[in-house]
Amino acid sequence: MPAARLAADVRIRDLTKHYGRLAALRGISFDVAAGEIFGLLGPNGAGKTTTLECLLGLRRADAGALHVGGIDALAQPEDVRQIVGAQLQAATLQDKITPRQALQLAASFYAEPCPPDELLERFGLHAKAHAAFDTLSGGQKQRVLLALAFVNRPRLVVLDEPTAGLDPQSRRELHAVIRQLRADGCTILLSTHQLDEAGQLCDRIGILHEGRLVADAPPSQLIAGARALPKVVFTTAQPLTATMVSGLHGVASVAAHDGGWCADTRDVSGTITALTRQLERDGNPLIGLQIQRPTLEDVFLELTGRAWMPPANPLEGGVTDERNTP
Ligand SMILES: Nc1ncnc2c1ncn2[C@@H]1O[C@H](COP(=O)(O)OP(=O)(O)OP(=O)(O)O)[C@@H](O)[C@H]1O
Repeated sequence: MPAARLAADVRIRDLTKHYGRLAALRGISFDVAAGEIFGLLGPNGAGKTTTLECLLGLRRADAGALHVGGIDALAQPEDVRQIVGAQLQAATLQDKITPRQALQLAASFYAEPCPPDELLERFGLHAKAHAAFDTLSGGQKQRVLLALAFVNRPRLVVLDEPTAGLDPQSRRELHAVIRQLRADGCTILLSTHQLDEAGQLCDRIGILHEGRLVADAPPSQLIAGARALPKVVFTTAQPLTATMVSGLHGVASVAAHDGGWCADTRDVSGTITALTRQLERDGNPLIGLQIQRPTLEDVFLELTGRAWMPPANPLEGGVTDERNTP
């Protein structure tokens, strides 16, 4: 691979977008640092795809500012396209085209493309270089689409739900590829519905909710800021009463759980110490013990006040599709 171009940063300010009367983006602002994997997270209809498509110049924003590597993406979309690669939702290729043919075709559009052989190697597709697209597995198809996003040696890659529909093994493989791309000096901006994926893969997460950015921080910081308490989940040889469990040091609330108890606690080690002492005194052996820390799911529920929801009727308000031609 020739020397990578410098990773590009992204700066988004007060981005607003309506579809008719529907406000899809209500003034969102965030930065993606050069060389970072940034994940946009949110339920259906939150505005993830709209954000990415505005950035790529596929949709016209109503207001706001967008810069990629210092280039004004609203004023100079053509210049931004030169340094950005993208894999959009539900992208696909002709059934009979092979990975090599698809990469050669894409390369013909650029002055200094990445050679197809290098991309086949990098994305683990050499063995399938001459196979028809419709004979590839889901994970292999995703890798071809990802490879296509790298033909123009991008400084930023935009991926809309890159692992949607993949099995866990293919998802893990794709995560490894994306991490390698970051190591090679590329900025990655992706959207996902998967909380676990966002937590494992992303350096920073932005949570979108009804067109607003309600959080923007590294996953560990989001989790550390969760209001939800850690849980001590345990089972014992002889049953315990709710009153006894509630009385343990640090316990804020209890619930029956799988033949045992789940205790929300303000002091995990204090609760466990008190529990084990009590059980020793009673001659009641502990059978199972688990500590559950707050998760991104807790954070999401706290920030949005609701669980993942399907999108509201997108056509409410007589909206129209005004997508620009790419
Ligand atoms: N072309 C369009 N015409 C009208 N409304 C649209 C159009 N595209 C998106 N919307 C609406 O704008 C809102 C934001 O949609 P968007 O696709 O950006 O959300 P998303 O977070 O990517 O959702 P998903 O996770 O389901 O892909 C939704 O209410 C959606 O129904």
